[in-house]
Amino acid sequence: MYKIPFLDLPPLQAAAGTVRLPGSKSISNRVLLLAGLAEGETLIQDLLASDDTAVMLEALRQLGCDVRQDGPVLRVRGIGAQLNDGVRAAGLKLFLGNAGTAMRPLAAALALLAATQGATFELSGVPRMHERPIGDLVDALRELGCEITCLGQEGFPPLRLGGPTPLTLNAPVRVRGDVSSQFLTALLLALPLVSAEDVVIEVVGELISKPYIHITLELLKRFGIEVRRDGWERFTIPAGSRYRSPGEVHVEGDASSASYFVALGALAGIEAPVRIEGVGTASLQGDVRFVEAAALMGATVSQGPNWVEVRRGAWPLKALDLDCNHIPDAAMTLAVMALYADGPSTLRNIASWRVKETDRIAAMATELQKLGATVEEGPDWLRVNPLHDWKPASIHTYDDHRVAMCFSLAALNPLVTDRPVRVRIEDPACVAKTFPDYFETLFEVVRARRADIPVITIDGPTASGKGTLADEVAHALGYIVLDSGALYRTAGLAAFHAGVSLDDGPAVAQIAATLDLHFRKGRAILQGEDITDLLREEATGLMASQVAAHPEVRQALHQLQLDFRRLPGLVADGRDMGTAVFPDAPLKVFLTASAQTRAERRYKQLIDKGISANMESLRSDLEARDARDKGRAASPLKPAQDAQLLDNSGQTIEESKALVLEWWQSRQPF
Ligand SMILES: Nc1ncnc2c1ncn2[C@@H]1O[C@H](COP(=O)(O)OP(=O)(O)O)[C@@H](O)[C@H]1O
Ligand SMILES: Nc1ccn([C@H]2C[C@H](O)[C@@H](COP(=O)(O)OP(=O)(O)O)O2)c(=O)n1
Repeated sequence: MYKIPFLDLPPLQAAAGTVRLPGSKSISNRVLLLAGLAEGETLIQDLLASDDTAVMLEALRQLGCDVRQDGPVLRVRGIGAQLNDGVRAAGLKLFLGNAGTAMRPLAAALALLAATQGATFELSGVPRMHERPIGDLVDALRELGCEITCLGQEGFPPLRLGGPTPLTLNAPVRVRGDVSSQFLTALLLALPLVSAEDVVIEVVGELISKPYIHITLELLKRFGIEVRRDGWERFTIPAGSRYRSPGEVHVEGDASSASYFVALGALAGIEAPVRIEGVGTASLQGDVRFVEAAALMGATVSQGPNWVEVRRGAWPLKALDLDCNHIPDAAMTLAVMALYADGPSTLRNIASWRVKETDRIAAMATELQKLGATVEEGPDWLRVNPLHDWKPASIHTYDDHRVAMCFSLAALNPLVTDRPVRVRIEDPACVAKTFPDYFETLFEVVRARRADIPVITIDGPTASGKGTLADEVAHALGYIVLDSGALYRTAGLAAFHAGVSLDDGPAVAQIAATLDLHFRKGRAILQGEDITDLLREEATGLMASQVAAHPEVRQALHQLQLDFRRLPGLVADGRDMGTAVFPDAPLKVFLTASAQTRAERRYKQLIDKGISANMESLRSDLEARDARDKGRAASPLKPAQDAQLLDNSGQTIEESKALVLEWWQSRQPF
């Protein structure tokens, strides 16, 4: 996740590849509970990993379910609706954090199990959970005969569920549906436990969030329970219903999150489609119907049960006039797609946008206008005109994940303009609400022209602080880091280990060209061996300086370094980043500090790492290395003509970082 104040997106040219969506939370916890109550083993694919699902899993384990992670699959062997002797005798205390999707259905299921099989359960959560009402569900369960005590305030968790106690199942169970649909979901999921006769649920008040009840009913069906539904007021669980594991269940991806990648395919899936795994024709979520809207705009869509492939069809996109009431969340994506259409597009019946994370109609209108678009808005509609004359814009995201995600599509502007612009997304970490790795996922499937991917180079002599500064600046901007010295160090080390003379340029170059080097979690792995610490030794630095003098070695490492220029940008440190490897970098820094300062820094660095060091020899080694790096014929150490010189002898790391970021910002159009 990019936990930074802003993320700059370079102009993007195309998209292709496969995206796996994070799983839907509500489906994940429903499936877990059903698998936990069912007979037999359920293999669950693509379960969402989140706090709420962890809580449910722990509860199932305590209930006696056998839960095992088997590679990407979670195996749950359910209790077959039977409490084991241990649980019946000792009862259970379950802590459910702040997971409403665990508290409500577990309260219902365990209340019924306690009543029929005799056990005591206590369900509690974090303080906030104890402020979230559950009274409507408790009332419905008490009406049935369940013994429930609210241990704190009446109508709120923590709850004690007791039994055995007789249940009255021949009269309809009445539950309110106008506050939360979760109470109805809880009863629907739990009542098959006691359905010796038909069990009827009647909803009091107008049921809200019907699509969520649809999800519940569909999942029940997959577990063998066919609920009869009369409108949205009356539900009957047929006599003899039993949870039966369907064997394998795929948890769908989040359908609203899919919309950004559907749009990406429609806009930029030019040579190959964008494939989205995790949603498809078998999806339960209402927002999957976004693909129909994308198709109306011209997208070419093909689908399977849990995948969608989208590529560009009509181009420009076809303007759209659509009632979006059925896809309120995903429809925000259409507002940005409309910039690429052949006429004005109107999104109607979107009044609910005004009361979401932010007033989304106002937010979309304001931010689209920043890009130069002409936009009109009404109380429940938005009209967006296509855009040809794009302006670079810094998009405010209003702590709204969807604003952040849909405006990333504005970076595809080179598809419709000869004068592409960059787009800045403010507070990109707001995507954590539903899709923490959204931007990382996006960068895997989009392409930019290499020249459009920004590079900041930081060159300078040893121990001037290049590596430190490069890491800091890259971290602030969300960019990738290239420590080019590490490549020369590795080449020197590999040659040394192979017994090759470091003076033999062609022989070292051959080794450099075929380095089996990987960087994993901040560690450098050469031929399977972790060489991270070895790389930083002064002796290795001297070897690097020696092999770096050979033009053949430099040539051998050239392409490897260019390959680090990836989205969203690069900070490269070394000796010739600005002069030879990335001569087109928009910002080049030449970092120096006095020899004495540098020797002192290196000394401290080594001592801190527990490596013994001698100031005098450090300083003379450092001067020798400077002389060789400056004096060699091939890419000698020198500032690029257009480099910003920075002597940081008297500066803190923070000060140098702030200055470089200021130089960078002064080159931005925002
Ligand atoms: N103003 C400064 N800028 C960068 N590094 C500094 C500064 N002051 C002290 N240092 C320290 O200098 C040491 C050498 O920095 P390093 O980044 O390894 O240098 P280089 O990559 O140029 O060899 C590090 O321990 C770093 O914390
Ligand atoms: N782009 C580069 C990077 C490093 N080198 C050579 C010259 C340096 O003395 C060695 C080691 O570089 P490195 O940046 O790791 O060394 P310091 O951390 O500055 O001591 O590699 C180079 O020639 N060109």
